[in-house]
Amino acid sequence: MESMVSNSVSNGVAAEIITSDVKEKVGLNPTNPRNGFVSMGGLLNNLKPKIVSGDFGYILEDVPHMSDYIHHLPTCTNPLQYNPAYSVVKKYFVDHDETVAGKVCMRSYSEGEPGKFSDTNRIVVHKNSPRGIHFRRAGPRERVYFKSDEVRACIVTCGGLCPGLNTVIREIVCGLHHMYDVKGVLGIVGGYRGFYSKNTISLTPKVVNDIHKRGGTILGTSRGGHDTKKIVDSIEDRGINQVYIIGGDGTQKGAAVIFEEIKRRGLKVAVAGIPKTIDNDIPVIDKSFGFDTAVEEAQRAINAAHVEATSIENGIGLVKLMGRNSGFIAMYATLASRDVDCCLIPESPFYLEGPGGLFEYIEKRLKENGHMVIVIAEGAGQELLSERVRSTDQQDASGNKLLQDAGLWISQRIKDHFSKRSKMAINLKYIDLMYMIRAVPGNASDNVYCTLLAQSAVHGAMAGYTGFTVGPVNGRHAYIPFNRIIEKQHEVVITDRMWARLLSSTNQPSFLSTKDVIEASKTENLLNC
Ligand SMILES: Nc1ncnc2c1ncn2[C@@H]1O[C@H](COP(=O)(O)OP(=O)(O)O)[C@@H](O)[C@H]1O
Ligand SMILES: O=P(O)(O)OC[C@H]1O[C@](O)(COP(=O)(O)O)[C@@H](O)[C@@H]1O
Ligand SMILES: [Mg+2]
Repeated sequence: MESMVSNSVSNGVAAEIITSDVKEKVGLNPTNPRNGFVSMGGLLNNLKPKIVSGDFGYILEDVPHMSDYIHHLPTCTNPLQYNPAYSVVKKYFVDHDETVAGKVCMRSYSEGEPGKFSDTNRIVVHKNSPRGIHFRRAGPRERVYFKSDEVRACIVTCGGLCPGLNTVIREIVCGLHHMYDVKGVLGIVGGYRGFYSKNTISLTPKVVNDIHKRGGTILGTSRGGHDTKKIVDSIEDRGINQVYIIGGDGTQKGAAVIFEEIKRRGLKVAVAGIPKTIDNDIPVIDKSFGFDTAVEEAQRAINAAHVEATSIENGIGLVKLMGRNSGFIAMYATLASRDVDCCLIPESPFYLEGPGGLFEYIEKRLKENGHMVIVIAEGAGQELLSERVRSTDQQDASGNKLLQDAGLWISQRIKDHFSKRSKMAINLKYIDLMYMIRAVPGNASDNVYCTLLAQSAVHGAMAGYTGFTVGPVNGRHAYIPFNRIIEKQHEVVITDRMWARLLSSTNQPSFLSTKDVIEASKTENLLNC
């Protein structure tokens, strides 16, 4: 590899000091005052998004770069240039000005009313729509900020299990090894607390060769135990300079504070987040890995519930699926199955008794069809449950609210209703699928997706980017600043077309009054961006 050349802004994004030279590199006209770099401090605690604005309402929400806080960092040619597999690819390296159009709302820095959300910059645009929010395109850069033998990387997995975790671990290790000739990769055991309380394991392509065929994570995981100071001390003590953090919304919040502390200490350490959530509750990205596998796995239980229900008079098959705050698994599993008569999710309030309620619908469906299948997400109906069962407000070690068992509760309520208040004898079979769908290995499409995520993370860290999460936005992989990922959860919008498709496929009542519909529409922009 050639000798390192000193280059403080060659990444094409800027340090805190932003020059017109840099503006040219991101494709902006520096003479136009509207193209100024806008400082947007204070959006999420002290995470300061790097915002670049351009013509026609173009906004780049950029990710930090190590050269933002360490000046005169040397760079060298990307070794992929000499890799026979990649060197034949036409235009393999990503240019400085390549960005990916987001599907997120513009906020206070929009040209419209300050502080207002606007949904004008989705991927489906009107003729005069502003160009809207963009993210830096993921992929290999011509110059890298680490020499191969200098890299000491670590990987950690945190939060709940998710199909594909082992694939991401495998592909980070193999990507570093095969694309960048990096040999030093450590696995941190047992989540965040593993940085300071457990041993590490050395990860080589041989060690990780078969792990994508197994469910879970070979590194183990945990909730709670995030101690920023201890974690960054451990990173410093072990001489780690690339940190790959795989986890959900909680984990990415933890990664954001680790990045802030690393930056405060002025360390040459890249922090890359890989979003993991079986619930698909992370915003901005198209979907999270493991979600497809979970939906596919849910089909087996829904089929079983359907067979049970159709084999007996007035049979009801009830399936509980994961989905703490977001009902995507339940919604997609229902849409895929076509055997489901009612899908209950946290985002769509429902009620049991009286006209338009669930009991009335069950009775009607059984009279029409002789059987029915109900899918319920674990977070559905929690407000109804807490009216009956005293809410304990208990939390898990990460601070997530512990939920009451909605599946057990609703099966009991249905049984009680039909035995006491209705003359109809029912046969209800309850299948709790919660943990079954997340302990499996990733399916084929998730495995390919995990590979792209891992490789994007590796390319980003090698190119000196830091404080970012990778993920597909409108089909193209991008580097997304942490603040965007952690500011809110992605939820099903019940006034969107997808939920309408579900309602029309199940024929279930919407359980919404006109007032509810108006309220839901009002919050649609906030939820869907
Ligand atoms: N606000 C936060 N700041 C720092 N660390 C956090 C924060 N929220 C969660 N974490 C840490 O992230 C890890 C995983 O979080 P958790 O919510 O359990 O799962 P997930 O990342 O899948 O959402 C835990 O170790 C937890 O301590
Ligand atoms: O019992 P555990 O391990 O805390 O996990 C239960 C939770 O994990 C999840 O599957 C995923 O949550 P996270 O993505 O936050 O880890 C939730 O749907 C569920 O409530
Ligand atoms: Mg979470």
